[in-house]
Amino acid sequence: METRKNISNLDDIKLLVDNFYDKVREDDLLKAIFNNVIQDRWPAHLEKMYHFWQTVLLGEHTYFGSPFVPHAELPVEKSHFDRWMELFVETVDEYFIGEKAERAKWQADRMAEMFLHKIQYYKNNPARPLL
Ligand code: HEM
Repeated sequence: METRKNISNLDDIKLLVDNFYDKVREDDLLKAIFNNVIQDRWPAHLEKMYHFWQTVLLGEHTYFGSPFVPHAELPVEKSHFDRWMELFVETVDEYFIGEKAERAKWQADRMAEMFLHKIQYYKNNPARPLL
């Protein structure tokens, strides 16, 4: 029997975000990059990510921020974004099905591509102002 469900409320968002970042925090490629920046502020980061996905997927506007800014100078390249996406897709598909589950993966993929593109652009054009 299919036990996966639609993403339809804030508890679903929390389940997705908590399980995704549990994987990130155990991943050999990604964990150091996150922990170096976040250190002991994981609860605040998770809270922010609930708001981000609540805004994107449920249309409840609780996230106000500039998503790219904290990524601009991270030591990351394509392999890191590929791994991030792999864990995200794995987590979504483990718990959820349906239109919003598909939209979560699509939106994450678009942002991963955009972030990587900007990071590479600024690396190659260091004279340009950031953001
Ligand atoms: C290799 C991939 C990635 C790494 C290493 C990474 C790492 C980080 C770090 C270190 C922060 C800052 C946390 C803090 O200081 O509180 C952050 C924030 C954030 N990340 Fe990522 N991230 C990655 C990919 C993505 C992708 C693909 C998305 C798209 C959904 C995303 C969405 C966000 C958002 C919305 C924030 C909060 C921004 C704010 O402060 O308002 N990240 N990420």
